[in-house]
Amino acid sequence: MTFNLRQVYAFAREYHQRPTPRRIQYRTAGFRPSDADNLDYVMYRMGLLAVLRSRAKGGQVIGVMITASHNPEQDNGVKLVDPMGEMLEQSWERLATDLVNVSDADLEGQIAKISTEQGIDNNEPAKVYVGMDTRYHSPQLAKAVLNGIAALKGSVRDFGIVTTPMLHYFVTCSNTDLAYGLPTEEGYMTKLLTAFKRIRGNTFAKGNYTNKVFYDGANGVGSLKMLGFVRKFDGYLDVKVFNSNGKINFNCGADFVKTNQRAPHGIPEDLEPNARCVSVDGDADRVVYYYTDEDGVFHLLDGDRIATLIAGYLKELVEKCGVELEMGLVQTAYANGASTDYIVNQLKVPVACAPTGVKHLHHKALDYDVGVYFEANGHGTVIYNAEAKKRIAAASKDESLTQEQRDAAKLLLSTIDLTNETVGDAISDMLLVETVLHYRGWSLQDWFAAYADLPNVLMKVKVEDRNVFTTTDAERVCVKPEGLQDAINEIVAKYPRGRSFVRPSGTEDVVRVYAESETKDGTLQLALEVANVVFDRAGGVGARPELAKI
Ligand SMILES: CC(=O)N[C@H]1[C@@H](OP(=O)(O)O)O[C@H](CO)[C@@H](O)[C@@H]1O
Ligand SMILES: [Mg+2]
Repeated sequence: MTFNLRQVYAFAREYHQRPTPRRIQYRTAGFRPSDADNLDYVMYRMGLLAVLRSRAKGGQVIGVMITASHNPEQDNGVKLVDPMGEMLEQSWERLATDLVNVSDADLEGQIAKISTEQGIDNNEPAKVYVGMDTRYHSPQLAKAVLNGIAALKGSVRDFGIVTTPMLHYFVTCSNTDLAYGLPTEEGYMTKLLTAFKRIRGNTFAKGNYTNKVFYDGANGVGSLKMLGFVRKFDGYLDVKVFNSNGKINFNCGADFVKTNQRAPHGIPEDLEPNARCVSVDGDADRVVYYYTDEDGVFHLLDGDRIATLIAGYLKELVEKCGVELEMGLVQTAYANGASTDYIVNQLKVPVACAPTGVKHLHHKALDYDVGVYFEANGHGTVIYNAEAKKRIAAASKDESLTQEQRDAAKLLLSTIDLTNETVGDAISDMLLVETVLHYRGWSLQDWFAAYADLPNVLMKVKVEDRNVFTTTDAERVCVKPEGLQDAINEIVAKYPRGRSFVRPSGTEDVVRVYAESETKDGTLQLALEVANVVFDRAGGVGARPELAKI
């Protein structure tokens, strides 16, 4: 019997019409056009695609997350989550793009085509989990996703408002026979809180570490969920949540703090100098730390710092428990050069560089038994392979080892439990950072003293067509437009410890220019020179890049 696809077009025509044709593309962050208007048909079609994907994966659960992450309030977007909590497989990104760009009348044909090509039987069961962030248009868009799922007769579980990493976690739990935890909000919180409290024991403060944290929730789902955690911390952690009910990401959140290298608006008035502050982004998959010292100087501890902190801790525990494991740290080209030097020379952990976008980092991190990966903007996590987990678990019970070795193995096991391995998770990462700081008895100042960042600048240049840019070597070398890299090299050579690269953004219609060097002024100058060379040679649009605009 052939599945009847008529419902697909009927719903599309009736409720989810594609308005004026415009081509949009599924990229690193899924579909994220510049605003939420006219996204309805995209959502409907992603509901359809999620069902097809679930069937292609033998009926495993697929996730659909409605969010525009750190972008402004008027934006929205959608991305699919694969069975093990990974981002949608690359070859399906193209299928997503094709499906969203056909006319309403061609929709059924396209579904039939994908089904045939992928060997999908549309009579088979399919399961989709749906989540959304707190944007005011998300509920409406979620309805369109649900209709898409219904049109292809998939079953659905709607989680309502959740963080992106929570949805990844739910999907993974369901597809691993609950071995990873329970796919409920309660299950998620219990898993993290139990591990966190177990590790911390009875000492809330230790050395220079105090348990007070100021938490900027970016006026998004991250604040909502943290308020839930706050009620269950039982004094282990004293978290003061701010930016919990204003405009999402507006003058606050991890992206604002990282990009502007300054504290967010909305900081509570009773904030003391040097107090430990943390910001997450609009869907709570990124986190950065910072403090302002007694001279009013702002200090940022970003994803590079978090990676070094966690990697140093894990390396110590792995050595202590005596299990031989290969550990590695994955960064992108945006990682500060000083952090890379520190990891290689001080921590003595191997470093790999991957292209921007967590899926690339995640993939690279799979090469190690214990792979730590973070983007400089604060998006990352740690993954452990099955063999590593087995051996650590065995060590924790091995009577032939010393008590100290067994204890280190136990601590490592709890640390694994505290980690959301499926994807970068601001809340889990924050609890990990708190754990390591507590373990070391460190204040943020102690952590900050580990190494000194090189001054760095990130600029955007608008060009006629960013697709003319191609890069290689994990985006560190620009291949096209031809000759551009040579020009960049010449500029960089003039600046001590200089480094700069350019690449087309995957989420915005711009080319990004990164620069770092020994001095702040030099770095500004370097960034400006490179931005201008991009502007001149690659069809810059609008005003020329200027120092005042950096
Ligand atoms: C320099 C930078 O921060 N780039 C971000 C940004 O990608 P672009 O491709 O640079 O636009 O958004 C991605 C998705 O959130 C994130 O993974 C990445 O780190
Ligand atoms: Mg995000």
